[in-house]
Amino acid sequence: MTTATPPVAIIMGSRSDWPTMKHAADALDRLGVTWAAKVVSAHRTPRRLFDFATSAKTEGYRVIIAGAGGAAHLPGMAASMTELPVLGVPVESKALKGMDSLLSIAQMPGGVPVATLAIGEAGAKNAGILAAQILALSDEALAGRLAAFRAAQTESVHETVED
Ligand SMILES: Nc1c(C(=O)O)ncn1[C@@H]1O[C@H](COP(=O)(O)O)[C@@H](O)[C@H]1O
Repeated sequence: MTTATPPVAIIMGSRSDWPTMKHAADALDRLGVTWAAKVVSAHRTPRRLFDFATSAKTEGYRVIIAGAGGAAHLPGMAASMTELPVLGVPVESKALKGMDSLLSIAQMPGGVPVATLAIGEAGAKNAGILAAQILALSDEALAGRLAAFRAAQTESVHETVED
C-alpha cells in the first residue's frame, strides 16, 4: 500500500530544531493540513538534501517549510533545487539569538527566493499558517477553515484589560 504524500514538508537542520518547528506542525494540524517532518542538513547531510529537494515536487509536496539556526543555509539551498515555494524559519541560536539565522535566510541573491518568517516559535507558527494560505488558493474547504480560524482569533482578543 502506498500512502499519499502530504502537501507540506517541514524540514529542519537538526532534531534540536523540532521544539521550534513543531509550532508549524501544530498550526497545520489546527487547519486540517497534513505534513511530513524530516531532519535534513545542507551541512551535515548534503546528499539527503539534494535527494529531497530535487524530488520534492514530483513526490507530490506543494510547499516546503525549512527551519534552521546559526549559519542557516538549509532554506536557501533547498530553494536552489526546487520550484516549490520555500518558507524559511530562523531558529533562535544561542550565541546570536537567531539574528544569524534570520540574516542567513533572508539575504538571498535575486532569483532564488525564500519567504522568510520571524525568528522562533511565532515564525514557525506563521509558516504553518502561510503554507495553508498558499494551499487554500486551490482548496475552498481549507479557505473556509482559515476564515473560521481568523474569525475565532479576532473574537478571542478582548478590548478591555480586565475580565
Ligand atoms: N543551519 C543548520 C544546517 C543547515 O543550514 O544545513 N544544518 C544544521 N544547522 C543548524 O545547526 C544548529 C545546531 O544544531 P545541533 O543542535 O544539532 O548542534 C541547528 O539550529 C540546526 O538548524
